[in-house]
Amino acid sequence: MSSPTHYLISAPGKVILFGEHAVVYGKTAIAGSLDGLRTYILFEKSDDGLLELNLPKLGLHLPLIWPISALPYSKVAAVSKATDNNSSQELAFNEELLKELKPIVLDGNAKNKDIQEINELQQVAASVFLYLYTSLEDKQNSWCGMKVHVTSDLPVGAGLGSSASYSVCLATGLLLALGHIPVPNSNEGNTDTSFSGYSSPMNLINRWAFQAEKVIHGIPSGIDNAVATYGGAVSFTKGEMENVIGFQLLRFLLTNTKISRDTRAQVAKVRVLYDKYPHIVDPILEAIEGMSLSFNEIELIDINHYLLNSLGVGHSSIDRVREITAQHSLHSKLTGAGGGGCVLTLLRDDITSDEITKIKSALASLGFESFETQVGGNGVSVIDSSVTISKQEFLSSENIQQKFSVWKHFT
Ligand SMILES: Nc1ncnc2c1ncn2[C@@H]1O[C@H](COP(=O)(O)OP(=O)(O)OP(=O)(O)O)[C@@H](O)[C@H]1O
Ligand SMILES: C[C@@](O)(CCO)CC(=O)[O-]
Ligand SMILES: [Mg+2]
Repeated sequence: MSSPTHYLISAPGKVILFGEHAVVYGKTAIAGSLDGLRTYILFEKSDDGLLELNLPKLGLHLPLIWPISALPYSKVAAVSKATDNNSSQELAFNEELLKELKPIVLDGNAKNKDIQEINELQQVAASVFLYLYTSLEDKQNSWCGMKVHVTSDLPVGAGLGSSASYSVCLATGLLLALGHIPVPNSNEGNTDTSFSGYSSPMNLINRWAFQAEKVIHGIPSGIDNAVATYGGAVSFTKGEMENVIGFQLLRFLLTNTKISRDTRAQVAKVRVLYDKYPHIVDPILEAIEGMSLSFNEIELIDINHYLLNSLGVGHSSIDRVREITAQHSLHSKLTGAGGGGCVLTLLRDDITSDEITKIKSALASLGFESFETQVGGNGVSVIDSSVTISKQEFLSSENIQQKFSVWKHFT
């Protein structure tokens, strides 16, 4: 069989019901995948020795291009090839490599710099790609070049795990294209959260996506990449996951305040508070964990929100959303890192569609965008070269997940 010439990967966003921030300190959190809101990456093989990355969602209308030969491989060799794939151990994070990559993105390739200025957000997205590529390159099995196209249903930097779904797609496509994992052959859904062996493809994807999240967030808990990899609805504690029954049945309204923020800064803010007042902040994190452990008590949503506010990650726009939904006796809280971004509102079973329409239009009149959703469903999904996918078709498709009905899942 001829070797694959392209892969299309998709991975979902996520929503956290209880436990954001506390989960960074080893406490339990509850989260579910957003099956209908996904990131998609098309990897196309090329033979020109170049890496091309297209990030239109981040406002880059021209590709970023690097010669593969310019990548700082010596930094990878110094730390180890980092492909100890049969171990449960966390992969060592290669700070040296990351330091080398930043100048490459900014001025290592005159071609990139001449064409367009690169902002911090775009630089981070490019660094993640180069970090994974350089770490995973395997001269024996790798393609001799690739063109990578990224698109997403998810708002970037709004608390719905856009970074994790980007990280999971990148890790999956690169592990496949660089010869580390085989193409899955199952068409069954993959919401299996039982870690099925440390050398399983899903485990490898999750561990490399965690490295990518470290490039983006600093010190992530790993919950977002785990949900984007495995899908489903889970409780997560220090890397261990269990399915949560009942969470998938709940209906939510998600409201994007459109106040941009980044997770790294929000997590760092809580860290400063924690380091200064550990005896005060630790009990707050414990209380948040208490809610994750009794997550069926839905009115705890308000208390969770107040506790997150006390950690300094609230925003006046989130309070506005809470006021409007409270007028209809609904409970809301920030979701994800906070500081703006999205608000999660639990919809009662008895709420009518008329009432939901009224709430949505009240929110829209303040410039907020809201939509109904449920959690659970597939994690990472793959289409290989047995299906013809043109770049144009990929980039112009509105609903890629539905357009291609041949997604395969790792088991
Ligand atoms: N479609 C995308 N294309 C390229 N990079 C992306 C994309 N989506 C996210 N990213 C990367 O992720 C970063 C945003 O991640 P951040 O963690 O701040 O927000 P989030 O993941 O949306 O929210 P949260 O972590 O609270 O769920 C961007 O700066 C970019 O580097
Ligand atoms: C704020 C945080 O708890 C969730 C971000 O979606 C950060 C993390 O868990 O890495
Ligand atoms: Mg993120």
